Amino acid sequence: MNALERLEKLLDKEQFEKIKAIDNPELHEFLAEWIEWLEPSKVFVCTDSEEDEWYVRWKALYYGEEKMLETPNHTVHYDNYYDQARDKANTKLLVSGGKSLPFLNTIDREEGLKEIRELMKGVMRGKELFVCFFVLGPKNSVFTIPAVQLTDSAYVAHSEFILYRKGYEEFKRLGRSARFFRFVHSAGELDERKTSKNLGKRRIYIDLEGETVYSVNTQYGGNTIGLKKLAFRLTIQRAVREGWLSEHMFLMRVNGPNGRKTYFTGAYPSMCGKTSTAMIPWENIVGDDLAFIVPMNGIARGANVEKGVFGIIQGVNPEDDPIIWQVLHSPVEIIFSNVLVKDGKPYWNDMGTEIPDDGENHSGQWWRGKKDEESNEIPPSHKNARFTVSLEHFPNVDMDALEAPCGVEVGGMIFGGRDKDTWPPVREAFDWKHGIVTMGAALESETTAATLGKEGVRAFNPMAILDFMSVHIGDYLRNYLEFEGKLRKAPKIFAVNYFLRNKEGNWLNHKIDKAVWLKWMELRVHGDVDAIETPIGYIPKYEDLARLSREVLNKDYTRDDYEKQFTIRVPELLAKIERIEKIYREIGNIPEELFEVLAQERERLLKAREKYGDYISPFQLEKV
Ligand SMILES: Nc1nc2c(ncn2[C@@H]2O[C@H](COP(=O)(O)OP(=O)(O)OP(=O)(O)O)[C@@H](O)[C@H]2O)c(=O)[nH]1
Ligand SMILES: O=C([O-])CC(=O)C(=O)O
Ligand SMILES: [Mn+2]
Repeated sequence: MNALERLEKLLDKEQFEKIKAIDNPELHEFLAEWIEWLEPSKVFVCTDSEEDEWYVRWKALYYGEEKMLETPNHTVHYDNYYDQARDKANTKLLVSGGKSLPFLNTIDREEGLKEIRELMKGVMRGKELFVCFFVLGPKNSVFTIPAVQLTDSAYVAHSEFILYRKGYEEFKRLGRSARFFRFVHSAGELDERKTSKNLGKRRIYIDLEGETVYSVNTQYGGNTIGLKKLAFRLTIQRAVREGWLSEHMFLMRVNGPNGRKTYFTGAYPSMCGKTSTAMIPWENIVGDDLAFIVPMNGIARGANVEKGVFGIIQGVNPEDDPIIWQVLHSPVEIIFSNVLVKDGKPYWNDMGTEIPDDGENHSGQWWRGKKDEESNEIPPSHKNARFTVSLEHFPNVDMDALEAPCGVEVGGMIFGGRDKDTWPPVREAFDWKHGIVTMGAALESETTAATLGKEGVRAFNPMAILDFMSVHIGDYLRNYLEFEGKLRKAPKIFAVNYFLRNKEGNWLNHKIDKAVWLKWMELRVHGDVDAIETPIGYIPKYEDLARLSREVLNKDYTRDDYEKQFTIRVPELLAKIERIEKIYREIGNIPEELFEVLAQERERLLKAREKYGDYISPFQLEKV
C-alpha cells in the first residue's frame, strides 16, 4: 500500500482530503509512518483557515490544557512544576556514529532514534493528533522554510498559530519541491492538572540528518514548540552549510535623527534582555528572539523567523515595560503560562501592583509561604513564566519590516550577556573580525532560570547560542568570519553589558539606560559622533551620552556614573581572554584568526596597563 492509501485508512474523509491536496509523497510517507506509530484515536489536519485555527483554540480549552481568564481571548496554561524550562540534559543531537561535538550533547543516531521511537510507540492512544503546517521567516521569501508539526498538545499547536506564519498553502504551492522540517511531539501521559507526568522519560532528540525533531513527555514551550528552539538547531546547520546566519537575536529599528531608520540585531542569552531591548517604546520591534541574516547584493539583510513573542513575564510592570503591559491588559489573544491566577485574573512576580495571597499557579493551589518538595518557598509565578502573543498587537511593531520578503538592511549587530564585572555598558568593535571574536565568540553570561539547573554561574556562551548549537563551534565561527567577504558593507559590531554591579552588588545602571546606548550606536553606524579608542574598542564620550540621556530620557547623567561604568577593567579583561583562549585551544578546529585577534587584544591591554594601571578611567584615554 502506498502512503496515501494508508493515510486514507487512518484519517476520516475530510482530514484526508486536506492532506491529499498537498502533492508531496515524502510528506505523505512521513505522516503515514508516524500516525501508525503514535496511534492517536483521532487526527485533525490544520489548513490556513480561520476555522481550523479556532478548532485548535477550542480544543486547548476542551482538553483542559488551557483555561479561560476573565479578559476575552486570554487563557492560562500550566506546565508540570518540574517542567518549567528547557531541559538541556535530555536534549540531544543525533549524530551518526555518536561522534562528539565540543560542548554539545550528542547521542549515536541509530541508538537515539531507537530510544525515542520506543518512547513514542502508541503514546497518543486515546488522544487527538494535530497536524499543523507553518513557515519560518516571512512567506514567499528567500527566508521561508516550511515545517510540519505533529503534536497531541492543543496548547503547543495553539502557541504555534500565535507565533508563526501559517504554511498549509505554502506546502500546497511548493508540492514536491518543499525542503521541509518535521517535528513530532507528544506531551505523553498527563496528570489531573493536564501537565506532563513522565518527566523521567522526557526527551528532546534532534535528528540533524533527517531535519526532524522529536520531543516527548514535556510541555514547556522551549522543549516542545517545534518552530522555536527545536527548528533553531536545524536552521543553524543549514546556515553554516549555505553561508548565511541563523541567530538567537532580536531585530529592531532604532530611530535616528531626521526620520532615519537603522536596524539592529542583538544576541543575548535567554533571559538577558532581548525582549526588553526590542520593546523600548519609542523604537520599533521587528522580532525578539530569532533572526535570519542573509547576504543579498552585498548587504546583510535580516528577518524575524517568527511573528509573535514567547516572552518572560516576570518583572513586566507599567513603568519599565509600558507597551508589553498595555498589550497584556488588552483583549487580544494571549496565552499566559505558569502565572498566578485568582478570580480569572493573571498575576506575576514583580508586576509592580499588589498580588493576592493565594490562587492557582505553576505549583497547583498556592498560598503565600507555600514550600515545594525541596523546601524552597514558591513565588506567585515561576521565574520563567511567559506570555505568548502575536506581534501585530504591539503598537510599536514595524509591520513592513516584519513582512518584508527581502528583510531589512542590518546596520549593527550587538552582543551581550549577564556580566557583573568585566565589560563596559557599550562599545564598538574596531572591525568585523574584532567584533566577531572578542564580542561574539568570547561571550560569557551567568546562567538563568530559562534552563533547568543552577542560576548565576558564569558560563561560556558564544553568540548567546551555545544551548542551541548543532555544528562544531569552529565551523560556526568560520562561517561568521567568512560572512564578511560576502558583503560590500558589513554591519558594525557592538557589545553591551546591562548587568554591571559594584562591589556591594548593586547595579551600575538603570534598566532604561540601554535606550541611550542604542541611540549612540545608531549614530555610530552613520559616523555621526566621535568615540574614545580603548584597548577593547571604541566607547562613547561622556558629552555624547550626557546629551543623549537628556534628549531620550530627560535625565541628567553624571560624570561620576560615566566613569564608574566605562572604566576599562584590565585585570578582569585579561582574565577573560585567558579563559576564552583556553577553551578554544582545547576544542581544536578553531580558525587561527581567533587566536590572533585575542592575542592582539591582550597586547593592547598590557600596554595600556603599563601606562595607566589596572583600572583606566575613560577620561584618561580621552586625553590621548
Ligand atoms: N538589571 C537589569 N536587568 C534587565 C535589564 N534588561 C532586562 N533585564 C532583565 O532581564 C530579564 C528578561 O529579559 P528578556 O528581555 O525577557 O529576555 P530575552 O533575552 O528576551 O530572553 P529569552 O526569551 O529567554 O530568549 C528580566 O528579568 C529583566 O528584568 C537591564 O537593563 N538591567
Ligand atoms: O526557548 C525558550 O524556552 C524561550 C527562549 O526564548 C529561550 O529560552 O531562549
Ligand atoms: Mn530565546
